[in-house]
Amino acid sequence: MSRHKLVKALDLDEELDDFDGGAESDYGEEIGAEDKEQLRVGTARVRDVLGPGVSIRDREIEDSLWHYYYDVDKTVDYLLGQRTNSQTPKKTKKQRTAAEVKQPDAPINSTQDWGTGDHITTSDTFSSWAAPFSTADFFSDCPWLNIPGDRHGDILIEPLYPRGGLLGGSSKSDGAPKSKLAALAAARKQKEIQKAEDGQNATNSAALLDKLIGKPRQLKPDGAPISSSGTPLSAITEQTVKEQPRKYPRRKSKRLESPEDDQPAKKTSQKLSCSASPEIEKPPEIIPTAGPSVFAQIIFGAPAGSQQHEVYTSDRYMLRPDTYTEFDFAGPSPDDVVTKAQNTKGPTKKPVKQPPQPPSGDQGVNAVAQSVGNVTIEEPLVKRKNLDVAAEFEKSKPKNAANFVVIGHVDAGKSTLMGRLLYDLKVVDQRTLDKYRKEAERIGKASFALAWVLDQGTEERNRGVTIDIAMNKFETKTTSFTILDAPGHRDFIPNMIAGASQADFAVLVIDASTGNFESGLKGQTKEHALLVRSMGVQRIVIAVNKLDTVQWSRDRFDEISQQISAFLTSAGFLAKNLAFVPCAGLTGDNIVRKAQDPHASWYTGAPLISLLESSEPVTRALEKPLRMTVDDIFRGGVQNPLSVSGRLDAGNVQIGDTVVIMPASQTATIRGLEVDSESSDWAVAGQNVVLHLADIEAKYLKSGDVVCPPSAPIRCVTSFTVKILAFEHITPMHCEVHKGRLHAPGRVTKLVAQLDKASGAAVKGKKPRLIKPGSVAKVLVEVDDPIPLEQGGKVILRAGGETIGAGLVE
Ligand SMILES: Nc1nc2c(ncn2[C@@H]2O[C@H](COP(=O)(O)OP(=O)(O)OP(=O)(O)O)[C@@H](O)[C@H]2O)c(=O)[nH]1
Repeated sequence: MSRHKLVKALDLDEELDDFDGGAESDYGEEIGAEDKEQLRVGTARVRDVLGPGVSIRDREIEDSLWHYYYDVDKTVDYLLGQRTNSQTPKKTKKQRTAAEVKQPDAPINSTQDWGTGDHITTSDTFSSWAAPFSTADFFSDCPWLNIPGDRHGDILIEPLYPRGGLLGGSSKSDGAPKSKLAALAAARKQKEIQKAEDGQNATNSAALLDKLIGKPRQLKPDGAPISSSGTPLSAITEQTVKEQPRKYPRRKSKRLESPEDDQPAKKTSQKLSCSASPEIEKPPEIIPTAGPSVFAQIIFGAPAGSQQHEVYTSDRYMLRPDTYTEFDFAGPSPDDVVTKAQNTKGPTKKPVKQPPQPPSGDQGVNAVAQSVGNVTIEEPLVKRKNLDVAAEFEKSKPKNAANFVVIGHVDAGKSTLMGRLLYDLKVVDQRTLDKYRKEAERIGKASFALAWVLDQGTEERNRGVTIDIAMNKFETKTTSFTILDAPGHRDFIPNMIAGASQADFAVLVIDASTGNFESGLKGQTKEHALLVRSMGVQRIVIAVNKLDTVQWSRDRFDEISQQISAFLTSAGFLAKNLAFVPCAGLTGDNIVRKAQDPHASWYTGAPLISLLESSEPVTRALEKPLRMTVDDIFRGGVQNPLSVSGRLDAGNVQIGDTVVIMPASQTATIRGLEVDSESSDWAVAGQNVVLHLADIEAKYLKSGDVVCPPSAPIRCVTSFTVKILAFEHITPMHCEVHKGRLHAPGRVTKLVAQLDKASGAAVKGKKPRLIKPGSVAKVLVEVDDPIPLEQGGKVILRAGGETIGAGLVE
């Protein structure tokens, strides 16, 4: 059996396990003549002491002598102990007393387990070395080692799984025959466990400490003393370990100095971390089994003495010295070269200069800090052209422009109607509509394909419900229209209010199908109509929709028209401002073209588009100070990082203007401007614009803010009087104040007066304690935070998810 082994961290136990009986033969071969002689003499002396009555084989005596470095007394004591214990039943671990387990510093007594699994019985005869011994006594001059038992760390940690021997063999615990040495090793293992339990860590610490301070505790095989801590770790790792003849009798007759080392088990079972065993204390040498990896060679360089990259020539590696060139890290990376070339003006063939080497260390950090500090971000200068905007507007001969809000009960067909309008006007092409049809079919909502022209949100499409205002534009010969398609569902009334606040007139869509008209009337048909009226909308076009579902029944149309007309006039609309059209958005009848269904022949009036066009031109408040209610805020690109959109309610604006945002009172510069999605130098009241802002941070902007000129900013108030049309009973109560996109918590604090509907004069008598639905009243409202409001401003009051009233600020 070859005893040549690669050793990294020696564990004699494991190694011995591998012998499996081989020790007998090896023993004779490998011990020297001197050892043989000592064994022979020692055996004779042990036999003398034991006397003829004790039957022990020579080999057992020799083994013990070896372990005790030919110390006859200890050998005798050990052998006697073994014999005694072989005759008395062994104590199991469970039978051991707590005192035995918990007192690591207790003197070694007659029942101390010595790692062999046996108990040693001391006698006076052999008490010369086995006298009661205390580790505490031994380390009395090392007070720092007196660590309380409960604070001892686990230095010896049992491996999770049984480890194999040095040559891959595993410990034999299966009861297979073992050599004596293997059995001894197993016993030592057992003792090691026991030792850990007994809290012998203090002694291990002592051994470790000695190792650290370099106390010579063992001998080299040749007898020369070595320091346990003499070799630095780096040296250890760099050492090339030669294959050592792992001779069994490698220790000469020199004794270990520590009394604990007298115990056979301890000498061989200590682990590297706390071992006092000589073979472990010697820094292990490592034989490199393979050359460094390609990566390692690139990072650390080739090993000394080897030709650089030589190792790459192995077939195992992809890289070969003749297939690559060494990269110079001092120079620029390929990316740097390309970037530099791109940034360099002039012919691209110009050799690229090496960038200056960055300074190193603190110097480099300081230089970077300095250069960062020197960076200044310059806002591009915005030049104001000082245009006469009103004159420019006149010159442009603009088309009539109108915003209309599409209102009505949920599922009345508002989006479908507008989708059809845009499709028939060729604003939406066939391809897009086909795509919508396919996608809608795929999710089982084929009938909503036209609605998808306006309902662009994923949730809107999946649910088939409009959630927020959808804006779309189209033009006829005379007018430029903006559609504000409002959600019909009662949950989204605030969004509907936001749309209504920008509208010049409204299109009220009514579902004519049986039952739906009636339910719509009780639902949002009336609420929407009232809301737009209180927002100042005077004209309303009523599209009696889905007439295809009632075979274009004229009676149905007339019935609906009469009921709606009566309601709207009672709500304050003038009869002349009401226009009715029978239609079917789904089929396109009477939308842009006349109805093709023969059942609809009774209708000789104009289609919807004509009614829209006949709305009166919007009067623009051009001469008033600029007012634009912010509808949306968004971050654009590099050129226009911050923009707001909305409709100009009054005044005009041009590039280079300084404006003030209320209520934040922050100024900003208009660096760019878009009207109906096209760049422009100016904009006037009535136009839907996007203002690109400079010199302001996004945190000062929110929906509902008002853009004003610094010379005439809008007032921000916390209390105001409003002339209100009551939708529900109103008392002094908490409510939410809506103004376009803005909504703020507030409360009705006072019912000032009940007003006459026709004249608007206060009804004489007692102050009202309650405002009934349908009544008009003047109420005082307060809000927590200031909101931008001025006379004529339109506000809606809502409470508990219901609109309780709407009106104009006095
Ligand atoms: N038969 C028939 N169905 C229609 C007509 N117009 C719309 N619909 C259907 O009515 C359903 C609702 O249409 P939408 O356009 O989404 O209704 P809406 O009023 O926009 O709905 P919300 O915005 O969510 O309140 C869809 O299934 C449409 O196909 C029509 O003229 N005839």
